[in-house]
Amino acid sequence: MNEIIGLDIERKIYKKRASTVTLLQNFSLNVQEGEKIAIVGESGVGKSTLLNIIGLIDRDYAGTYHLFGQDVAELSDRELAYLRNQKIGFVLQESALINSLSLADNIKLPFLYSKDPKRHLAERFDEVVTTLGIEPILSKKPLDCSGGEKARAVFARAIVMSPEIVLADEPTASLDIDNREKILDLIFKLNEENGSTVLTVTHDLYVAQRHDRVVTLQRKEI
Ligand SMILES: Nc1ncnc2c1ncn2[C@@H]1O[C@H](COP(=O)(O)OP(=O)(O)OP(=O)(O)O)[C@@H](O)[C@H]1O
Repeated sequence: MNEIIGLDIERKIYKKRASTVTLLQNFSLNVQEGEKIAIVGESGVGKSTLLNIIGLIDRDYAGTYHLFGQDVAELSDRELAYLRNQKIGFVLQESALINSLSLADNIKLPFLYSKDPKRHLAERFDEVVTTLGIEPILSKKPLDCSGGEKARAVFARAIVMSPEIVLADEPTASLDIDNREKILDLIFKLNEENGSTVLTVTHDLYVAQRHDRVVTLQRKEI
């Protein structure tokens, strides 16, 4: 198996007016292709921050990061955008859906950057919406949807490109048991069939236990 993520963070600092928050001190994470990893730890310890760093959203930290064998610090903005759009599926707690677009058009947004044949994209779209059972709500706009409906659309958009890495931040938090199972099944199906690497931030022990490895973030004294 290949190493897909090689991360060595010395520290991540947030400065806010007079206060400073230091997170992820001397934190290392190495992930092999196809691994399923749950990230747990108390609230505020830096789990979402870690996911943002892995997902190339946050690049303001001290340390080194190799993704797909490439040193992230050496990648151009264009290369970073390509990786974010085509290789990484991000399921964020508050991923913004565009309110003026239907759920269907929101889910199809990643297609704008894709060179894959249209027929292939249409098949992926059908498969994802069928598995999630969201065909009946595809024409709705986000403002007319419940939290659970929006969560499923956000999830569908994140995985519609069959990303090589799925980064999920509390993907099941706002869902009932039935929908939680649907989302977990889809994540793990991507892992099995596509070999996608999965990193899931969760407070849910049941969800964490369904991964290969659980990484616990701990606060370090400064
Ligand atoms: N943009 C920011 N500016 C300043 N401080 C921030 C910012 N983002 C996060 N923080 C702070 O960094 C700390 C870690 O936040 P983070 O969201 O990564 O934690 P978490 O472990 O995911 O928490 P939770 O489990 O509650 O979601 C918190 O104290 C938070 O207030």
